[in-house]
Amino acid sequence: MLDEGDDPRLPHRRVPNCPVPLAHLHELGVLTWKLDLEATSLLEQIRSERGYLYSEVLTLCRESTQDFDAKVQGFFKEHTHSQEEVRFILDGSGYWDIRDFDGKWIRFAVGKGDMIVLPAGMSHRFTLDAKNYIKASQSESRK
Ligand SMILES: CSCCC(=O)C(=O)O
Repeated sequence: MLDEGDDPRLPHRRVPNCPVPLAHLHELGVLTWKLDLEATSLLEQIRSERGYLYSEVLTLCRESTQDFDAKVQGFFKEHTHSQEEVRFILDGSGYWDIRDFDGKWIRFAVGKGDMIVLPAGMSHRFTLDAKNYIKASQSESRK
């Protein structure tokens, strides 16, 4: 993003664009899968292998989410979690921004069927894209 006032929901590609290979996200410690929403066996396998015992669905949608703007703004403030951030996108889309090794932001897009794990302590922020809607299952290792 160029200025503080810029709309975070726009793609914000660098000029010239600077595509990041998926392998680079993996080097930074992000885990990614593309899952078939109908075939849940791989999801179950990942959950059982990584010990994700609990999950709940988070929906961000102006019409149905309480305090929509506050939640969206909160997610876009750079933050960390003491546990992994485990998200499986059931519908909709959005962007995660994470810091590259040199501290510059890297933006990656997620959509239906994407599952991501950010390691505990990884600095990040999240924004919806121009479609303004996401539904994601978030998992944790607690019951
Ligand atoms: C759609 S998941 C929202 C982002 C999030 O959970 C977070 O950054 O902590």
